[in-house]
Amino acid sequence: MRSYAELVVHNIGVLATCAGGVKRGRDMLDAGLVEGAAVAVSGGRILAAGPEEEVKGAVRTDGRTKFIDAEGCLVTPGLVDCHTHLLHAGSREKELTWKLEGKSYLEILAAGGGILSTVRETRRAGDEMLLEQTKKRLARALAHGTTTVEIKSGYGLSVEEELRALRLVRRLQREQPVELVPTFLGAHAVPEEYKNEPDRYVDLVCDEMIPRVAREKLALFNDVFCEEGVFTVDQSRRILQAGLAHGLRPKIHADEMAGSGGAELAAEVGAVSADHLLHVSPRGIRALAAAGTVAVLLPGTAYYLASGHYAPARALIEAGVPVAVASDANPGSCPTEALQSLFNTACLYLRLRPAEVLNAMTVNGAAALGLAGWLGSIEPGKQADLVIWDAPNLDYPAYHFGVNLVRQVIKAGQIIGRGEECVC
Ligand SMILES: N=CN[C@@H](CCC(=O)O)C(=O)O
Ligand SMILES: [Zn+2]
Repeated sequence: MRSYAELVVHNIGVLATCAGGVKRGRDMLDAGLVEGAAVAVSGGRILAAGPEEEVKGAVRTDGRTKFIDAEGCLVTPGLVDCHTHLLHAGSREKELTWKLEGKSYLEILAAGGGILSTVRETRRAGDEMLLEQTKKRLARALAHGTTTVEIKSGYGLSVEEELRALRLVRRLQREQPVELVPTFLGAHAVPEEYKNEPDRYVDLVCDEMIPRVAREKLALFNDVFCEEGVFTVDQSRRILQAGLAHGLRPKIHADEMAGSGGAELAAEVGAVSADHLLHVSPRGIRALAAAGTVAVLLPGTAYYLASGHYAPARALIEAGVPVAVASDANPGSCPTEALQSLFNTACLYLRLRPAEVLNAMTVNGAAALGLAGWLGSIEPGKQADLVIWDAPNLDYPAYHFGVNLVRQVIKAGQIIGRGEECVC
């Protein structure tokens, strides 16, 4: 018997399914495009997707079935933003002027600003204020087509504050519709109280924070900012191995400001992703390919750092590394929640084709979270996360930049509403 569809999206001009699993090499150019398509949904999952007549013939509908007319527009999977720092208090607009005066990101951090100023503000903020500010950011992300968001801790930098951040992420999951994936980033910076003894802070992360995060099941991943002047490769290795010993999968901020061997370390510890990679070495690229680690590229950060340097996306793809693109939404080096707004940046500066960007922002983003079997593509059995775009084809969101092109978002089969209405 044919399955009953609770929701059918029909009259789709172009459906980009991104089907077929994690994308590497030339497969990144295949966004699974179907013209004249429909998608049927039941119980929050995709029942059928493909040419409209086939979908209609494959499912049963009745008077209770909701129909959405896509009016010939583009439909894609919901965007998966696999690298963000959305839980924090306050903002750092003052740093923009400092940057224009010639101070670098790492100089601002070394002077107690940057991440450390957000740490001071986040520690001072009450739970309700943090929740309210983060919900607003998540609502913006959703309005721009992002249906799944990884959120890192890392603005607490003490045992209690890091646990508080991750507990708040858990609460946020219950209180708003965007799906959240929590990552522990106790090693985001050395806090001021440990600035003269960074190794003691690494001990605290390894011996106290990680065991408690794991015991309370507060995070799936363990991340570290491996960078000259922040955490060394040796310190990062210790932290990632301590996480592994407690069941937390490694992620790493690697080779962002300078090449430091972060990608090689990612491969050595079997990291699920290595992120940033502006200065990854050829050896690092080969190591990532061999390890099957996803390269998460953050073109918004490269743009905002304004050094003119971008990650070598083409070399990574040619080497067979699965490439994802995320926002890195954070108050310092990339203050935007709209992954959609980086579609154009990823094309122009990472030199990716629109199909490559879409795969990088959906199924490969899901792979960077270990969720590619469940999210990031429109295939029977997968969660029904869809975006209907005010766009006639897949080239369009790559081309028309700086405005929100989302008409409607569907998360786990639920209709969220028109993008414009959700923007706070
Ligand atoms: N690089 C380190 N962490 C963030 C920036 C966080 C901040 O500046 O507050 C990043 O991924 O770019
Ligand atoms: Zn980051």
